[in-house]
Amino acid sequence: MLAPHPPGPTVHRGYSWPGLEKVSQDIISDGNEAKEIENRKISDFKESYEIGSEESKTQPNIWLPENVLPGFREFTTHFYWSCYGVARELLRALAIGVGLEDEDFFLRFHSGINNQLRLLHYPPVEAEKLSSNVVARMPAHSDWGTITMLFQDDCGGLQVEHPNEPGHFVDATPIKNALVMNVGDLLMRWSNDLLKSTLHRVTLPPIQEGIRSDGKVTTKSRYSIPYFVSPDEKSVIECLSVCTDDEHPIKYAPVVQEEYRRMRARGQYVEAAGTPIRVSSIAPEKMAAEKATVKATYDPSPPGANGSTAIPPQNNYPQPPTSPPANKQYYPRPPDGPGYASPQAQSYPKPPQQAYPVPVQQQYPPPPQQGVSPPPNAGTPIYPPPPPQSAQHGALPIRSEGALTPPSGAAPAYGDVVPKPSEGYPNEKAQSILGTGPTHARTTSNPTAAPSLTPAPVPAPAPAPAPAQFQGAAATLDDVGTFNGGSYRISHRDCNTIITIQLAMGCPIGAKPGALIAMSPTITLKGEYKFSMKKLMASGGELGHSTFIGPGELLLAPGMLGDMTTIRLTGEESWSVGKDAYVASTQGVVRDYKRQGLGKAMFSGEGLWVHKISGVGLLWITSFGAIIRKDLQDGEKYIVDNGHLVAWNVKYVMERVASGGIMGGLASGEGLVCKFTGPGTVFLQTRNPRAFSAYMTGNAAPP
Ligand SMILES: O=C(O)CCC(=O)C(=O)O
Ligand SMILES: [Fe+2]
Repeated sequence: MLAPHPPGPTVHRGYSWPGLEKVSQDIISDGNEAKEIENRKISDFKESYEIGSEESKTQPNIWLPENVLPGFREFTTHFYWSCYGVARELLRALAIGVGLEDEDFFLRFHSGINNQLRLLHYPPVEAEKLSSNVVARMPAHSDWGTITMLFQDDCGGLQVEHPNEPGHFVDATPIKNALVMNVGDLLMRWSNDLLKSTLHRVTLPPIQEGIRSDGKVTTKSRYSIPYFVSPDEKSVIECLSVCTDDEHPIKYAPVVQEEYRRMRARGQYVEAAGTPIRVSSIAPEKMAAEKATVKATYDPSPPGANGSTAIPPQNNYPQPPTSPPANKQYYPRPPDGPGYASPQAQSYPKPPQQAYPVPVQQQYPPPPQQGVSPPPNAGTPIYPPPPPQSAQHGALPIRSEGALTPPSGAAPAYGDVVPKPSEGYPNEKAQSILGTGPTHARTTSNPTAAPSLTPAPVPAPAPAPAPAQFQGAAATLDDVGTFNGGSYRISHRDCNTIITIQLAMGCPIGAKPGALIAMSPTITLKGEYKFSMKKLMASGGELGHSTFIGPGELLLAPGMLGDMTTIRLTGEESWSVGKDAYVASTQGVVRDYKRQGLGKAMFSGEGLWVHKISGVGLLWITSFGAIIRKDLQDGEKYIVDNGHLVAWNVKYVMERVASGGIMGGLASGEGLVCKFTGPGTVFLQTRNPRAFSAYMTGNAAPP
């Protein structure tokens, strides 16, 4: 009761006490009070706790206080994504099964964010009451998503309707270590009834145990855990072309997931095409919840709720908490690796706010290592696993767990460290999360780099910039971090930078084609080549995109001699990333290719091509030379030559500088500068590729 289900049908999260939900398959028309009262007499004798993804914006999770059930939140979140890993395999198999050539077809609609985990308990109940319908466990219904993966204990009682004999139910006898997969309504609609959504119910188990003292038979508790797999909210579900022909006309009009869900909740839906939805596919739990709200019949009152049944529970229970930040989720440990040269780091304070303790290594089996191990067993938690224990590129010293651990909810590379300016640069930010003084030489990318503990010098007019004026200028320490479904390490940051990524089963990484150095054989490579002739020509053929899908290890490197850094996107901001700077990104990061013009005077060949990057996740960018970061205060101005731009999230205008410089020529973007106005951040590179190219050309041996 510390995490109660909120009133109303819109949110399916938190704890529902016995009697809160009344599942019914009936559609009751307005005014048929008698039928409604009749239906309400049979209460569902079950309790449940519902969990969605931490990323769900529409349905925030409702958690118990951590100290009440320590580890529950972390475990269930992990379990949620483990289930998603299995769901992806099933969705792939289903795509092949229905005859789609594109086995990833369904995956594109299922980011996993819109799934739901339900922990169900049906308390012991008198067998007689169940068989005589005085109480029900769960009446017949179909599920409304794509598929449901159901884990059940050995109690029994789950039944499915015989596909060819309506009204005849057969036992879905529990099988140890097996899950039951239901087809939901949306897969039925996609497949045009090739796969039918199964009508199912929970009734009296075939075997009873326990005779009470009064001689009555009491059936034991049933525990089950359905994991409902649903398309993302905006997905349009329409009949697959492989599932319709002259003999199989399209049966269902296209429908948007979130609308379908709402219509199901109302339970009175008539499709646009004029076909009434079939009764058996009305989501009874949603419908019952809706009815309950409308009629204020959330009863009985929850146990322990001050005993007052007069006040509708809507007034009694707190609103759900607001959604926790999207990046607060399970984080596996980053890969071990070389580059931990700094012994001072041992004594460095642990990053603050470990709201999500990183799981200890022993809790989860390691993913495949160096391409020789097979993928994790089906029985192991697979999404996301921790990286391997051993160092990957040699037996260099490994630092303590604390030092390796990135701060919760933030990549070490960005957002967690604010540069401290030296004196004489008045507009820069003057804040440090560590409060260790104004000139600590931290890298942008490693929270464990050694700070200088020197006290603040007395400000003096126009002094020389301090060494730490730019973050990242000395970024030779590894950048390590985690994301949902994997972890990464950027190492060899001496211009030979590589990124090593450990991917969990089913977790995808998008990368620039050509960035691959090596990978485990368990990784699948999908070349997605979104073809657009116009964009392709204008961008010099730079639109290809590779997708690598775990499990396994992936080594990527930029094409140039330079460094790499990580940008963590929260969904709030949008970054511009120079044409050659994009290396890779996690799922959820959106990449678009745009030309930045010279004001309105944009003409062919002029301007600067950039990737517009938004969404949620990690983005890895590269530089030519070292990568340095400049943070701009509100209103602060800064001018950067286009050839040294890597990425920025700052307002800017582009201007031409007087021609005739040494770099005169026709290359795109040449002779342009960007005038930035803060607030925001600009990443710069210490070398200009065009200048380097000109230098190389000038020094090339004559043919
Ligand atoms: O308890 C069960 O096995 C059935 C659960 C179910 O069908 C549902 O929650 O939709
Ligand atoms: Fe169900």
